[in-house]
Amino acid sequence: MADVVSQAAPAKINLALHVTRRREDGYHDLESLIVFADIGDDLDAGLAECDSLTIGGPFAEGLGAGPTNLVMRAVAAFRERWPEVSPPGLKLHLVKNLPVASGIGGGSADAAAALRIMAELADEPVPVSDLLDLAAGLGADVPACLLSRPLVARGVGEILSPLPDFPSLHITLINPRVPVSTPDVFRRLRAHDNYPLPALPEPLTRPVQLGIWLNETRNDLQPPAIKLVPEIGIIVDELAETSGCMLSRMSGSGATVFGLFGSAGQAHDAASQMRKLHPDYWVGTAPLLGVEG
Ligand SMILES: C[C@@](CO)(OP(=O)(O)O)[C@H](O)COP(=O)(O)OP(=O)(O)OC[C@H]1O[C@@H](n2ccc(N)nc2=O)[C@H](O)[C@@H]1O
Ligand SMILES: Nc1ncnc2c1ncn2[C@@H]1O[C@H](COP(=O)(O)OP(=O)(O)O)[C@@H](O)[C@H]1O
Repeated sequence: MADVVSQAAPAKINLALHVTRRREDGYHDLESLIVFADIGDDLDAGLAECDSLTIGGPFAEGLGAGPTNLVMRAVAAFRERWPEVSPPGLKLHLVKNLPVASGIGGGSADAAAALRIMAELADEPVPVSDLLDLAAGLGADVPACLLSRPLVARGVGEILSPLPDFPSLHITLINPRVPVSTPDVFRRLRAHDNYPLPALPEPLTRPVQLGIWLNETRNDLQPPAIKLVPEIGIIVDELAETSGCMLSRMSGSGATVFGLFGSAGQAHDAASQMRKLHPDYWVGTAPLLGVEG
């Protein structure tokens, strides 16, 4: 085995998110087209006597490295489920590049990366379906992050339909550095029984097909999030005006807003404009990951 194994934890973006039902347990059923970008956190692991976690990177501050960190929760959950095949202790290091509580699933992506590392270092292969079940217990977005490829998620995120094809696209991400509380956004939601996602074109290979489809969709969490953080609405409008922007919308429960572009040049130009307008905001740009993950 290599001394250190690494896993990327790519940002999750909800290109469309429809809230279709309020459930008895207080959660809401969703239908969401989720994609992943080639930008995110990085998790390294080396063998050690016991599990430990250190955190570095631009968003490390204020994020605890103890047992409640999603990386440590994922490792503990894997050990509990598969004690016989789990590796000995792991010395883990997380480089936190993504803003925390920002609608792009950084914590979920970190948990998924930790599960992938545990599976890679396990003495025997563990069934993917069991790993997905374990992931669902850690958070609604963790199963999707485990796959890290374009997919439609239903239920609260545990029912996944990976897409067979997806156009090549670039994304610009803007976060006003205001964390948003997911429960607060759901609490402010007015309608709970919105119509589901329309059927996706098959095959889905051209950006224009996706653009037309996205125009018929929404993020139902965007209006309540804008009530909490008005900057979100301003960013959506500003990004929509940048050259080549196919769509600007909030991801997840916010506050990160994305712009979708056909080329890396357009995405970079939009990022530069947004940096000029808001020098204190976090701005990232990257290609989307394709169906190979
Ligand atoms: C909104 C989404 C969309 O991908 O992304 P993020 O904004 O977190 O990135 C996720 O569904 C977030 O799922 P997750 O991150 O697990 O949510 P939690 O923090 O567990 O949820 C906090 C609270 O929000 C409400 N909640 C959450 C998810 C859901 N499908 N219905 C809900 O009603 C519930 O009141 C819950 O107690
Ligand atoms: N490794 C982690 N990275 C980010 N947040 C974490 C992590 N572990 C635990 N958390 C907690 O999970 C919550 C949600 O974080 P995050 O996944 O970044 O949100 P979102 O899905 O909205 O982007 C945060 O409030 C944070 O305190």
